[in-house]
Amino acid sequence: MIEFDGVSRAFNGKAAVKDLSLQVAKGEFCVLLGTSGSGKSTTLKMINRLVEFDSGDIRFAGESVRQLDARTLRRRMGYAIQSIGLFPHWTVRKNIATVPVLLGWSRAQIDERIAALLALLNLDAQLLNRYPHQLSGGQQQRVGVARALAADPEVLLMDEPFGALDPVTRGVLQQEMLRIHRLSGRTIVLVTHDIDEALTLADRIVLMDNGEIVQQGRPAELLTQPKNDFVRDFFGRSEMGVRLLSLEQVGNAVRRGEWLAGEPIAAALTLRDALSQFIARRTDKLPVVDDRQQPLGVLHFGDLLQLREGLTCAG
Ligand SMILES: Nc1ncnc2c1ncn2[C@@H]1O[C@H](COP(=O)(O)OP(=O)(O)OP(=O)(O)O)[C@@H](O)[C@H]1O
Repeated sequence: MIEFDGVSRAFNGKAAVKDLSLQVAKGEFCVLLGTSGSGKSTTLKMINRLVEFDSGDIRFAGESVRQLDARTLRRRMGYAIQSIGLFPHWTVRKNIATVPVLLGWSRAQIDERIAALLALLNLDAQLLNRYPHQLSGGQQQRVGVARALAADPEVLLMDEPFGALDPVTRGVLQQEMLRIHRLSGRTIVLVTHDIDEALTLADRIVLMDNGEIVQQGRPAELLTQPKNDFVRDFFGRSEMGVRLLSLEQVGNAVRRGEWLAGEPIAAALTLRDALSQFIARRTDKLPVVDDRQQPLGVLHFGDLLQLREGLTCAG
């Protein structure tokens, strides 16, 4: 869907991105991860030509982005950023409708789309006539994502979209992005420097340093088969076990057919969340329910340890 072929970009003679080659498949959730200044944002912005590249080529659906009109290109790609970039003097409705209006959609089409986006992002219809400053940070970010998704773009580009949020809201929005990705199968490229966010969201992580890709692969691959010390250090040796747990859902480790009294946990939680529950409740067994709140089985603390070893070995 998106192909970088030996792409470089320098600012004032200093390379920001060096000879970068990368392929993002259709429907993939690709996360660009790296330290500050490693070139992630520049890489992202070159896709929709907010930043032009000096050499190499970037192809979108087989066509060089340089051959495409920049405005047309941007309308085909949703873009959401940390500072949200909502127009302050426009209502939420008008902000979300920006691209559909530019594309000449009818009022009825726009209203229908807005209703669908409100449902998708858990936003209250009462917010539509408010202005951005009358929303909480989390609501603003949701509106930012709704606006990026409004015209049903082929690709969604996101630059630290949840950066400014508290951990709880951030976690909720991450889960919503996963749901949107599952439902829509849309291609997403997201920039973050947050390792846990990358592990939670990515089909594939592209780890960057100093304008170059150091390693790319599935989250478990980077954790269990780090290519060099940089990758190992980046993911942090000491927290590796816990990070591995964050890749697996409770539902995959539950012993079905067993049941237990007590407050159940959801099968969709990660094993890392379950670990917190084991510790908080000082127990070694937790009842688990499915997404319809029906009993699914029991999660055993000991199974977590075995699974962790399994994941490490499998890598
Ligand atoms: N418009 C610009 N003018 C000059 N230098 C720039 C510009 N944009 C980026 N750079 C430089 O290019 C390098 C890569 O920046 P980039 O923003 O792509 O990194 P990043 O990995 O996204 O970092 P961060 O996580 O801090 O946003 C940095 O050294 C940065 O200072």
